[in-house]
Amino acid sequence: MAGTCAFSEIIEGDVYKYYSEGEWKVSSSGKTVSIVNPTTRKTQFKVQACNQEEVNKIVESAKAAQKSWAKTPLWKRAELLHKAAAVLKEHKKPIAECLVKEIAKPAKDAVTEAVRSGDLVSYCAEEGVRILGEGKFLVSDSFPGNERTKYCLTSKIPLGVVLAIPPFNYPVNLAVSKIAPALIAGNSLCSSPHPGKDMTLENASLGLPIQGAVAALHMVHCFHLAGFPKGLISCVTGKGSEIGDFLTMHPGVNCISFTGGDTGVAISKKAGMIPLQMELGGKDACIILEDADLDLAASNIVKGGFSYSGQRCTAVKVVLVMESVADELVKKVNETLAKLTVGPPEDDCDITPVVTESSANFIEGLVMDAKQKGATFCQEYKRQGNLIWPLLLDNVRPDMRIAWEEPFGPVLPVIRINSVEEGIRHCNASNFGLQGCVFTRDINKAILISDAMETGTVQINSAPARGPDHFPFQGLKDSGIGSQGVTNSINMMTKIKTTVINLPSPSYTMG
Ligand SMILES: NC(=O)c1ccc[n+]([C@@H]2O[C@H](COP(=O)([O-])OP(=O)(O)OC[C@H]3O[C@@H](n4cnc5c(N)ncnc54)[C@H](O)[C@@H]3O)[C@@H](O)[C@H]2O)c1
Repeated sequence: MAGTCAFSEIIEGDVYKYYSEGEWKVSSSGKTVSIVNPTTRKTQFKVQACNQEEVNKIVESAKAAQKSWAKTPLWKRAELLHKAAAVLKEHKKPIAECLVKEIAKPAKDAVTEAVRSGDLVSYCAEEGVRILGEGKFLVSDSFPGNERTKYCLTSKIPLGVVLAIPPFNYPVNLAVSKIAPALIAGNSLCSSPHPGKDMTLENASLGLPIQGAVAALHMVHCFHLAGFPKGLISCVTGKGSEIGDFLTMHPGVNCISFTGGDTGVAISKKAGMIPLQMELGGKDACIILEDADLDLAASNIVKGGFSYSGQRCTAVKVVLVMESVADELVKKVNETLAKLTVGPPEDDCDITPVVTESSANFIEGLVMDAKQKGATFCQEYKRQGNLIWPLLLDNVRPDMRIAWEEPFGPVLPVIRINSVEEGIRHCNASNFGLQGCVFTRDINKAILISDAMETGTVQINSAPARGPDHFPFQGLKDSGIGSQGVTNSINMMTKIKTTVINLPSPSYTMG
């Protein structure tokens, strides 16, 4: 159970502690932040409301710990990460239980997130050993006017303290996708979830959303149990108004890796001259051509649009279907939608309550706007508390908000198009550019469409997806800065250092 056995030291009374200098602590603020269960809409957990002094302490200790961590042999860093991965997988149940209670993730998916996170940490350790163990050797005579008098050696060095801020929807997986690359590359980590509103924070490269923070605290404890040095990883929780900007603008932070919504745009504007990795929102389009396998398209639209109740950055968020096949596609999607189960996450239902009441209200606003402007409701709109029944909206037009905005809920608009160009125009007019997908049996057309879509990734004949976690993952426009995926994240969390050996006279091999 959450907070018991191996995790008993992370809680005092009914309040979870924060993690600093290798210890679980109670904040001197004497204040707490409540986490509301999306299903019951009652307080489920409480976490510490840390203050700025505690953030300073964490950054200070992260700085000190990083210095010796950077001198720890790469194989030893990898060994510790493998250990953390094993502990994480061993404790998948209590972590999953938090995900069910905090973010209403269906029980089976919650376990999958914990296991996938362990796998990601191990993969990262292996990839780090491969790519950080190599550098480059350059010679000067390849550049005009130079003799072979200079040998240049390059290697990758850590950045320092990485601040990691994951979103609520994958608070464990999207935290370790920042923590593990940072650690293997020799950085320390600060993590902070939800500092704009309420937040939890981890040090040495991690930040936690308040919703999902307790799952993340459990995950951090797995790193503690694995035996990482004191101060290298920390995790603070608190109110955004108190420590949000303070943390993201902290002079001791050398890199920010953030996943979330528009908050990321604001953070980017305020952050100093440090590397940023931003994985932000999306409005992933699914373009369906006349020759598409409509059964395949329909099942992917339902899986892509409604898994975890549509609360995924890479969810299908708008369907752009050729008019000639639209009726048939809509019928097939509706048939599949009718099979989804709706209810509590504990029962492993497909559709579970969305994360907060304000999120449910926002989704409802988009639905009502579409209704007022004449969209066709394929199902009756139904809501109980935070639980919204799956809804397909047909005949959506560009003047409706839902054609452009990200509902982050189980509501999907269908726009009928008369040409592929019209679909691409709609897709490219979005301020987002995360992923997109196209369904066709003609690979030549698929490639042309993929090239034309202004998104970080295009999936051919499958719904958008972030994984497998070693694939590059990036957004264009307001969807992000930089690229994730294990290899890209490790590289992003390092910089290049060169040493040049200057010879008194040119030296040519075998010369
Ligand atoms: N592109 C991706 O990889 C990806 C993945 C998952 C989710 N998302 C996006 O995330 C959004 C949903 O997640 P969310 O509601 O948690 O997003 P959010 O932007 O509200 O919050 C993200 C994180 O930022 C923190 N935060 C909020 N204000 C902050 C501030 N002032 N300073 C520092 N941190 C602050 C939050 O605590 C949370 O940990 C959606 O837009 C979704 O598309 C993107």
